[in-house]
Order: sequence, then structure tokens, then C-alpha cells
Amino acid sequence: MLTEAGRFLRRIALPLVATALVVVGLGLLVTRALDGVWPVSREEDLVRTLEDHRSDLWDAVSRVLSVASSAPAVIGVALVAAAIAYAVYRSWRAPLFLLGTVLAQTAVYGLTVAFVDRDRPDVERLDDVPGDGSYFSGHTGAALALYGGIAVLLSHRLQGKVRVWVWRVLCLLVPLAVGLSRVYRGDSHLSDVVAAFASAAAVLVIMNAAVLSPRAVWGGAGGHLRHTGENGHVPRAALVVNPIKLDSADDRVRIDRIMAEAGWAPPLWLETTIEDPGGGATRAALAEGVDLVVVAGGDGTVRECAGALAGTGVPLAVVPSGTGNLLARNLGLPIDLTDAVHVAVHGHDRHIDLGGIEPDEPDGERRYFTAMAGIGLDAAMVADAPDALKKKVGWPAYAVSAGRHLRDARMRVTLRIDDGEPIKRRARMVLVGNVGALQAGMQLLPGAEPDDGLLDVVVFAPYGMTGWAHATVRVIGRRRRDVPEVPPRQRRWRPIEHFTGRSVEVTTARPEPRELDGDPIGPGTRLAVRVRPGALVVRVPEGRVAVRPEARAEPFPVADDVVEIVAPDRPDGGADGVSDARHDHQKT
Ligand SMILES: Nc1ncnc2c1ncn2[C@@H]1O[C@H](COP(=O)(O)OP(=O)(O)OP(=O)(O)O)[C@@H](O)[C@H]1O
Repeated sequence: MLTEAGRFLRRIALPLVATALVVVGLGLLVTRALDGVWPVSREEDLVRTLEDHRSDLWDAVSRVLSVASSAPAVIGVALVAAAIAYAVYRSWRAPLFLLGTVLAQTAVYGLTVAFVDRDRPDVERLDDVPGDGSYFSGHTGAALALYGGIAVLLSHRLQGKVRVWVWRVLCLLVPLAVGLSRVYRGDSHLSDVVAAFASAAAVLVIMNAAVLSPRAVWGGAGGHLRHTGENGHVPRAALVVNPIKLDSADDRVRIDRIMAEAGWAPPLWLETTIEDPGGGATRAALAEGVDLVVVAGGDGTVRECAGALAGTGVPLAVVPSGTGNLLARNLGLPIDLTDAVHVAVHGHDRHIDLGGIEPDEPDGERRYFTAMAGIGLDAAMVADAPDALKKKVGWPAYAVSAGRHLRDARMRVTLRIDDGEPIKRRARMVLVGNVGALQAGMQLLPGAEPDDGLLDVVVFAPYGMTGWAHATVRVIGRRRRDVPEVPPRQRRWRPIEHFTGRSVEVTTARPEPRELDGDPIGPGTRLAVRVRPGALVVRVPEGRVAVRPEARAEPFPVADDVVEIVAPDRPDGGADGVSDARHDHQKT
């Protein structure tokens, strides 16, 4: 076991000394071996050319940059930025990294100037500096250490690759401008600036590895400087991972790192198995008292974890790793792993409904779905989609297997919605949804909202090629909330019918394939669903909190499934003509 001093020596002190030795070596090369050799021989010419083109404007601009990178300014900005970083990250790591980087860069600079003696350019200098100590540019090195350090911290905090890169570039422009201003003002040669960049970049890498990485000297598992969350609470997440969907060790290190940087305790890693596809792992995580369950898997794993979390109030975050990722797409969750973990630790909570499936046997286990449940063609399609093809081409694999079942006989189905009159149909499939969008923006259940306390039901009954063409155009051409009214006389013959309700029972004459969130659950003659309003809390990106928060004004029931759940009325009073789902079920 390394002692604290040993770790400091190995991870910080020795790499910094090595950096200083390399920079000193480069300095000696430039001032001795390469003196008079191109391109070093032309450096004075460059500074003289700039001197010839000096203007009041550029004198003023470069003066501001020089002052901004002077020691008092760098120390002041570093202290303010460190205080902000502490407030934002609720962790000592961030300020430690920033101040440590500036300090380390100063140390490398001090060592270098002690060994390398280089005269400043032979021009009229605009600053009152001594004639020696040109190698390397201390102003440039300090600016890169400070603003580069800020860029590193920002890239851990910000979401979206474009935003991260915009900030990185902006932060790097400052030291670049400082370096050019030092040459313009006659204080440094170009190679002094380049050496400053090399030195500060190495220092940033060393300090990042030593302080910010999950295997950091301080702050990691068992580290000495603990993260502190609000009220001293250190939040902790459980990662429930389907190992066949997320199998990269790098991804796990990345998740650990983002969690650590956000000031969270090292997460509890749990893997699903064929026997326990997520529910047991989630219950184990709840028993550990975690603050958040992050699911890395497909919709099936999300569904299992969501069922275990129902009514507990512990939020679920999703790192989408499946083929469909329907819940993530419908809630606008990022698909990219890094962005998804950022949302997990920095996002907001949104209550959404769950669909509860009544068990086939009286003593059977109640199961839940987050996106959709179905009986008929859709279930046959997901059961038949070859895993290898899914892995290769993604969701289009479902289209391939759907093609095999288009000519299957139609089912005789009876629907009963909210204990209303039975509705008899001959259909290809019946879907019960909590959300409405499929891949590629297709709206299967337009108007379905995950937090409206209602289930949306769609009955597909296309007949012949024309019927399929009609149905396909209807689904592809639909937009959100585009639910045209259909005269009652025509309803029986529509290829697609749409209903809403709080409970839905679908029975079929013969056993038919059934599925929950894209996972086959075996054939049966009954699919009975009841909504559990607001039962699940999901971490969503900022700005995606409940679209209609008033829909969730009531607290959701925390007790068991037997509790009678009363859904709130639709807040829009039924904008699409469904003012009371119990009495007017049909939407199209
Ligand atoms: N450790 C494991 N080894 C093998 N299979 C597993 C393991 N853990 C879970 N599974 C299987 O993974 C499946 C669930 O996968 P998941 O829900 O993550 O993706 P999916 O919904 O199948 O994704 P897709 O969208 O690709 O269909 C279940 O069939 C489950 O049995």
C-alpha cells in the first residue's frame, strides 16, 4: 500500500519534475544547439516585423491580455473560479484541480527559468520586464493552466458535444491570444510561447489524472477528501447493467468518472442475469438506500427496474443501450452515454405513469410497462426479430420480422375499457400505450402523454394490401395530437381505431402472442392493463420536466398495487375530444 506521500510523489511530483526536465531540455536545445539554426534564427525577425506594424489599437488589446495573464490577475481569477467550482460541483476535487494546476504550472516555470537563460527579443518592449528570462512565457503558461483548467471543468459539467467544444475553444482562445500578445509586445519569442503551451498542457494532463480521474490520488473510492453534497449528504447511485448490452470496460470507467466529478460517491454496480433481468438488482439497490437507479440496458431492462421502483419515489435514469430505446426517445432522454449519465446526475425529476398488467394467475406477479404493451402482430414481430440482425441493423430488424406475419389470420378480440360495454373487433394487433412515438418520429399513439393518468389504446385492423397501405400512411403521416374525429358509422371499418381509458382489458378467442415494452411474455387470451398514475420518477434533461405539471398535482400512491388509483382528469379537458375517458373512449 502506497502512503499518501508516496502517491503524491508518484502521481504528481515525479511527473511534474519530468515535465520540467523536458521543458528545460527543449530550452537548452533552443538557446544552445539550435541558436542560429532555422527556424529559431528567424524568431527575432518575426518580433521585429510585428514591432514595425504596431498600432494603438493592438497595443491596447495586447496590454489587456498581458494584464489579464499577470500573476495577480491569474491568482484572483483562479480563486473566484475555484469557489464557483466548489459551489457547482459540491466537491473539493474541482477547486483542488484548478488551484493545483495553476500552482504546478508555476512550479514548472520556476524550475525552468532557474536552468534556462534566454534574452528577450532585441526590440523595444512595451512592458517593463527584465531583459532576460524569456524562456518560457510565464504569462502564456499561466493562462493555459487557468483557462484550460476551467475548460476541463466545464466539459464535465456541460451537456451536448457542441456546447462542450464551443466552451473548450473559447477557453483555449485566451491563452492563444495571450501568447500572441507576448510576442507582439516584444516580451517573448514564438518558441517561448510554444514551450509554455507544451508545459501547461502536460501539467493539465497530470493534474487531471491525479485529481479528477476515478482512480485519482484523492477523492476516489476510499479517498481522503470526501465529496460533500447538500447538507453533507453524499449522493450515491446504483448502476443496473445488462452486461450483454453494455459490455465495454471503458464505458464503465467513463460512468464512474462522471459520477465522481459530479461529487457522487462511487456507484454500486449490479448486473442483470437471465434469471433476474433487473427487478432483483433494483430491489437490492433500494435496500442499500441509493438515491438513484441508473439502468444501462434496453427497454426490457428499464421495464424490470421501473416495476421495482414503482411508488418508491427513488428516481430512475436511463443509459439507453437497446435497439428500440422507446422510453428514452419518448421522454427526450439523450441516447449518447456521456450525455445520459450527465442527465442522471444533473437532470430534473419527472413523474410518469406506468401500465400495470394483471397476472394470468390470481397469485401471479404483477408486471409493469413504461412504453407499450401489445397482443397480436407486434408481439409476434418482436419474438421473431433475430438478435444478430438487431445487433447489426438496429430497429429495422423488426420490420423484417413484421413482414413474415403480415398475412397471419386476424384475431377476434373484445375490448373493455374502464368497465364499459364490450367492443368486438377482428384485428391484427391491439397496443396499449403510455407513450406514443416509435422510431424515426412515427406517432403510433398521437396524443399519448406519459403523465396524463390515461392509457392510449390502438386497434390495428387493416384488411388486404390497401388496408395495410392505408394504415402505414396513417402512422407515418401522423403528428403529435393529430387525432381526427371519425363519424361513428365508419368506425368499425377503419384500419386504425384509437381509444383512451384508465383500465383496458383485451381478450382474444385464441391464445395470441403478447409483449411488454418489446419483450415477448408468452401467448395468452387476455391482456388486462391498469394505469398507475405518476408511479415512476424519471431523471430527464433540464427543460423536460412535466409538460403539464398540473397533471401530477396529486401525490402518487406509494402503497401496493391493490390500492385503488384514481387518475386526475385530463388537464386540457380533452383537447382531442376526450373529455371523460370513462364515457367517451373512442378517439378515431
Ligand atoms: N447477464 C445476462 N446474460 C444474458 N442475457 C441477459 C443477461 N441479463 C439480461 N439478459 C437478457 O437481456 C434481455 C433484456 O435485454 P434489454 O431489455 O436490456 O434489451 P432489449 O429490450 O432486449 O433490447 P432490444 O431493444 O435490443 O430488444 C432479456 O431477454 C434478458 O433475459
